[in-house]
Amino acid sequence: MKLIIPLLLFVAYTAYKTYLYASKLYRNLLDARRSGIPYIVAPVWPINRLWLALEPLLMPYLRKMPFIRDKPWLMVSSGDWIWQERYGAFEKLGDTFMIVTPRYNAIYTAEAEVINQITTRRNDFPKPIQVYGTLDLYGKNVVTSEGSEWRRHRKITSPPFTEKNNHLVWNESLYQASNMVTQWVGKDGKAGKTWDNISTDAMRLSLHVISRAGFNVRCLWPGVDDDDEQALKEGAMSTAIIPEGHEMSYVESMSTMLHRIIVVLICPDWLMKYFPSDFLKKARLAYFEWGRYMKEIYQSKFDALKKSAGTNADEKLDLMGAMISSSGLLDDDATKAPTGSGLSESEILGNSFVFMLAGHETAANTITHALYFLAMNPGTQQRLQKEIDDIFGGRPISEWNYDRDLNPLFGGLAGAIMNETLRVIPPVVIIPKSNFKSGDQKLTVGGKEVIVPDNTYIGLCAAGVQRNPKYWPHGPARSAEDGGPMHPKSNLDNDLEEFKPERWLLDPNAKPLEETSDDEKARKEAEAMGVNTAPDTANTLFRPPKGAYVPFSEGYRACLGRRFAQVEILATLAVIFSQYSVELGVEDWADDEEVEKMGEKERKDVWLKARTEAERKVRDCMGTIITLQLRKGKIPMRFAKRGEEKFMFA
Ligand code: HEM
Repeated sequence: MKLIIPLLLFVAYTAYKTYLYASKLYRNLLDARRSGIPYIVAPVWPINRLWLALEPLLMPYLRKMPFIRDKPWLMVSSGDWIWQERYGAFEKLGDTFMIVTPRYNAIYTAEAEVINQITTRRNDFPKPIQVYGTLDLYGKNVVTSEGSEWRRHRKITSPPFTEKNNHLVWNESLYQASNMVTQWVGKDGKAGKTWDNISTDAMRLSLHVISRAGFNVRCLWPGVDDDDEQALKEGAMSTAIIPEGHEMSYVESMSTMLHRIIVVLICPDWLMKYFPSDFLKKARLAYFEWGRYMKEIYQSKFDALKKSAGTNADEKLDLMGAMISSSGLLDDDATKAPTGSGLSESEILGNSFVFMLAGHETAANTITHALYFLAMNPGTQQRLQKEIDDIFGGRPISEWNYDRDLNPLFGGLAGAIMNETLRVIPPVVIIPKSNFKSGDQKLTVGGKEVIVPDNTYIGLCAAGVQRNPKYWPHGPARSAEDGGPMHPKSNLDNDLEEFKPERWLLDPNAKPLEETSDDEKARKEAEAMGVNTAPDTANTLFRPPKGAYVPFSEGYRACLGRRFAQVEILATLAVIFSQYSVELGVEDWADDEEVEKMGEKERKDVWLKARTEAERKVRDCMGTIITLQLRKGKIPMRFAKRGEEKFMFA
């Protein structure tokens, strides 16, 4: 008898939940039917937190179960489906399709024309900012806002990304990349050691660059220049030094906080404070410490600018200084609250934080991925080195010059390598949009007018559209003798899964493309809102149709740091390849002594084994936690002085 009441309550609750589930699914199904967009039905919302947690455990079993394993919904229900399936999912379900679920309906698209419409209709297709809510850690910012609030942030956060700031990015990237190379090859430059953590070093480089260009704080490289007394006197930060009033060094607080960011975002403060875990405690300390450093930097910039009545040009060169100077806070009657069009102190700190977050992993991963690809493609690497020799003519790095040297890099093979790396592995594989709160929207899909029903989530699939053969020059897939297709299901009849920077190179005799603008009024309106409307790629390279190449997104909410990142990536590649080559580590198959004794054929065989393994890892072991990168295993790499390579096959 005692059990009957709880049992009845349980049954009633389950029945109620089942009713909610079924009725929502049914309503969403009706919406999908009237939309005119091809759809499939899925029993779960793929971004549901519980599902995301359980999916890695359940998926291997579901994929073996008869009646389930072949269902299309299963293919698109894993957290990383777009990366696992690539363009294969769209070949099966269409370039634009909808998933009907018991929570939202979701449209996924790999169709350039659709992406272009959505990114240019900001009010109709806003960013679902609830996805980013937790990024307000240090203050409201441009990433987590929408509507008029976003416009206010964008107007102040966009102007700091000036050409002057890009000069700073260039110079700091050259400096930091030289230190990174010294760490790899030793101070004597002999090289020869194999590294399996180059991504950690690229992250450090990227953090150091953003620290300098963002806040004018130079960071020193452990074991390379962190004993440079002059730099330390001038205020540079070293991991070894913890300034008075702090419990952690500046660099360590920045990198620990960013690398444990998921924990910091998800865990409530009390849990991090009291749970007996050093990992959580350190994450919490890093979070507070970085906040303290940022406040100190803010205050010193603010005081310097106030003293000079905003005229101190040096203080305005970095991103934070430029934001302070146009925030309105320097006005005599300003308070700490945002005035009409300005930003408050906490908003400046919030934006400084998202610059770091948005800019460090994305750029670092692109550098790492480019190095993987170049190690797998020694012929392309040799052509890049030749191009670098032509551009810099043997000048020492201290004489490299942004105004003279960047454009030839951007418009040549180096630019093509960067673009192709971002085409094959876009750090942000799905760019989220929605029509939450903006009502039903008309859209042209596949040349036909359809309706996007109110409250639909939309995923712009960079990793899909950037492999869609409709938009990209392509050739046949790699032959079986050379290793066969890169992916078992996607683009089996062409080479779009392969890294081929040459697809970007136009006939050298062709006239450069004209800079075009579809709609002058729309361009002006966008620019007034701080949107960089310049194309993503140089006019000497292939120009994909609008919406087909979106590693930095497009339209109103496109990446603010695009040029920043491009400058950093190109400068870093130029430094590395001006003197060194990068090769795959082959230690799993042969040690140095054995390789030394090998003839050409044997070396090629061992290298091919390393290449197959590296390709497998890029294909199967990458995953997204904020951005896409290698999550399982390592790709060992070694650096060799140019001319002393072991595996430099054409
Ligand atoms: C290769 C490097 C980079 C890639 C691939 C990249 C990609 C992107 C993408 C796809 C978006 C749109 C995200 C969305 O709508 O959900 C975005 C936005 C943004 N990015 Fe980047 N990014 C890179 C580097 C940087 C850097 C270096 C910075 C700053 C220093 C930066 C700052 C931002 C900001 C502030 C936004 C938000 C813009 C807005 O919402 O108005 N990014 N980025």
